[in-house]
Amino acid sequence: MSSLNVGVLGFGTVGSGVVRILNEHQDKISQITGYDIAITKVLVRDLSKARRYENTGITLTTNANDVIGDPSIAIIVEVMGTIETAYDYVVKALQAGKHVVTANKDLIALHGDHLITIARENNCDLFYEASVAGGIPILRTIVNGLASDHLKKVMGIVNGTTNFMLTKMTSEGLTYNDALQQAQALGFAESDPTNDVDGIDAARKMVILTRLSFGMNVSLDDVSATGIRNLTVDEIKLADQLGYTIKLLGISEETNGAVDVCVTPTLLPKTHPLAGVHNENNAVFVIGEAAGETMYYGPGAGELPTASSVVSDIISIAKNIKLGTTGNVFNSYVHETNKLADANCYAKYFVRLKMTDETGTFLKMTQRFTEQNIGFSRILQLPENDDQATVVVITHTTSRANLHEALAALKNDNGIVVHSHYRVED
Ligand SMILES: NC(=O)C1=CN([C@@H]2O[C@H](COP(=O)(O)OP(=O)(O)OC[C@H]3O[C@@H](n4cnc5c(N)ncnc54)[C@H](OP(=O)(O)O)[C@@H]3O)[C@@H](O)[C@H]2O)C=CC1
Ligand SMILES: N[C@@H](CC=O)C(=O)O
Ligand code: NA
Repeated sequence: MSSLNVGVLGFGTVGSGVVRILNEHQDKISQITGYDIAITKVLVRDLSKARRYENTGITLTTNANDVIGDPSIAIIVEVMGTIETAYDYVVKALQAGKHVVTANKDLIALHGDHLITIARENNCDLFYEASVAGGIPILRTIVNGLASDHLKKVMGIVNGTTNFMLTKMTSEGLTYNDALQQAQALGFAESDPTNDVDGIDAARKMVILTRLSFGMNVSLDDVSATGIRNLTVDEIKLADQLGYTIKLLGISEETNGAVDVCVTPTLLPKTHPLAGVHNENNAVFVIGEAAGETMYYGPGAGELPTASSVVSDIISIAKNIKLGTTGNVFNSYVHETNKLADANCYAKYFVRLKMTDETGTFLKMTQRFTEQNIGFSRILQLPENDDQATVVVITHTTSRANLHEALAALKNDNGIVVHSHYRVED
């Protein structure tokens, strides 16, 4: 059997998993691809670090050219992270005619469009299944399994750190800070967890999901992202009283040929399939005109789950090499990119207000919503002390523009403070 050499950039969590899976599942992978696939070189930063899988005939190097410039290597796997350095290496690899697999959502969300062009120009494959929801084969499901459908909406729990934190805050009443510390100790959070808690990691994954689901080339600036930094255990309890669970969702929705993408804490009925996704798990809920509702659930990170997606990408490339059909990327469906205006973006909302407990304040609040044609489906008033009350409203469906108008007016009203507002899904 002929061999196919792979060079890997990075030997951390994911890189180690790739080495392990290729070794342990070698027989099956050879049967499927017709190649003996071997990792020959791995790029690291520090040669003196102890590595877990050392006796595998791999040469370690700190010089990227040793890997990218090696003519015997056909496939480069980028699992080192970073944006600019990874971009530089991936461009060089594609220009050298090497196929590329990456797990780097930051790279693909920010530079995917350009990398795809370079891949096509060089007749190279470029795959990145692990970049969204690590171990869940969601990208191939969308581009292959659901290829015949007209997708309408994609909602995902695509950040394990924040889902873990919300689970702990909900089920154990842990504070935000304690929950974050636990997520960091368990290794789910990025080294700087800002991108996790502020919804930026999820926004990057939603950019990738949106491009593949709707063929629209949205960028990070097109995603309105609110994370969980200001979410309190009080709000989780208020939502619970109303029959909802709060999850950080990425929501991408197509309406009349235009798309809206957001990341926001979202109230879900406790019976919703996404409400049952706990701890660091991820899930993506897809609504298509033909297939209806489908959901894909599993680990969003971790050595072996993430590496299994990377190795599946390697297998796809090996099959394409065998068939002489390389030059493939996930993004074969392209539609004109249109962004839905806030006036046409409809949803229900949870609004939490603090108000002076005085005759007339409640009336003023209801007037502000009425002026924007917003109706209420639920209202909860809880006295805080003699003069202050917390009021929670669940609105009927309204446009984002009308909601923002109502909230802006309420902010200017004496005796009313808008504490927070989150989306509500049925
Ligand atoms: N961990 C996970 O569960 C998931 C990770 N990903 C993505 O996979 C990628 C890798 O993540 P992960 O394995 O966790 O990262 P790690 O930090 O565990 O590993 C990174 C590896 O890359 C090497 N490296 C980093 N920068 C450089 C550089 N400039 N030059 C040479 N080598 C470098 C490091 O070398 P050294 O060992 O010498 O320090 C290390 O081996 C990231 O893009 C991440 O977002 C995606 C989904 C899930
Ligand atoms: N920090 C990320 C890791 C995977 O992408 C997360 O928490 O989901
Ligand atoms: Na995936």
